[in-house]
Amino acid sequence: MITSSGTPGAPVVEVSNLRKSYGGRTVVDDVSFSVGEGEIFGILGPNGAGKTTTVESIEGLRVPDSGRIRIAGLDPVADHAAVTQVLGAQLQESRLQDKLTVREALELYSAFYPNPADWRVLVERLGLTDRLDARFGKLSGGQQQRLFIALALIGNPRVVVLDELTTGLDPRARRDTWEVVEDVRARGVTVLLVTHFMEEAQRLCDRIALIDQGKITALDTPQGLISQASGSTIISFTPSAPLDDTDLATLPALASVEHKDDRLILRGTDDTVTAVLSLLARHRITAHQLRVTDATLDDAFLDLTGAHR
Ligand SMILES: Nc1ncnc2c1ncn2[C@@H]1O[C@H](COP(=O)(O)OP(=O)(O)OP(=O)(O)O)[C@@H](O)[C@H]1O
Repeated sequence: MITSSGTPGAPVVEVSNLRKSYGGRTVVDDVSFSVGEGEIFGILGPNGAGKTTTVESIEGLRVPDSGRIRIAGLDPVADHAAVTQVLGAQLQESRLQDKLTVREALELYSAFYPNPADWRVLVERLGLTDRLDARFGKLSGGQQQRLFIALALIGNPRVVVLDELTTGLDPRARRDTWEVVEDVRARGVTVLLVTHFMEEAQRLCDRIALIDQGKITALDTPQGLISQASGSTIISFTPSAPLDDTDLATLPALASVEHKDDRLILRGTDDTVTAVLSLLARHRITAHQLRVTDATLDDAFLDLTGAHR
């Protein structure tokens, strides 16, 4: 959780100078970050950026070439058994057997932990109570994801890793799942969230690390990332008379100019907005349907990673 001073709580996940190569190709290159207790920390990046390699190293499923990882002070490789008691991971592609019922899966996973959570409470919160006797193979994609979240939480972990949490879910199931994640955090659990969905990251994450080609290219709050991107304010309008591009080029902090039919779309900052208004007044041009909006995390993602190249 971010405190009022903007700094996260005491670190519960610490990653320093993590490196991993496959066949001589470096896919995680000097990655460092720490995640505070109760924080929702997002890891975002284009396909192949190294996100899963990073979180699977945190889970102790991959052995880094170098670097240091600590989960609540434990080494995920050397102290693997202890780490599985504090860290819950969402099953990804390793599906459960189709014939297993929801109840059987919950009972099976409860047996892995000395002090498991009451799975009845978990399924109630996750809206799965009426599916307890359903076989895994008969659940909808959303219900399967909810079950995976329940299984990740069953050991009462301090940290939970959710990788591609809502991939394949319909918008309704996605929103329901976001509420579950917020509920998990409200109970003080630290969440590491790997996602491709900007809306999800913007809504849920306290801070986000953007990873591109194995390196962290930016690490900030969602709003901080948006402000870091060039053109964090978007100004669009239809001018009553054409505006000269050379006049536009004099605008302060202008990141880009786009003409879309008779509309002008400018990206800049608050300073650009003020300057556009005085430029229009000087030329006695009216701005029809003037809109000033903040850039989204999507815009920031494209600007701050190589995804647009
Ligand atoms: N076991 C492996 N052997 C060889 N190469 C691998 C292995 N695992 C991952 N890679 C490569 O490492 C790079 C990073 O993969 P990783 O799965 O960490 O990326 P990602 O950011 O999670 O991608 P995506 O968003 O597509 O899931 C990719 O180029 C991938 O092909």
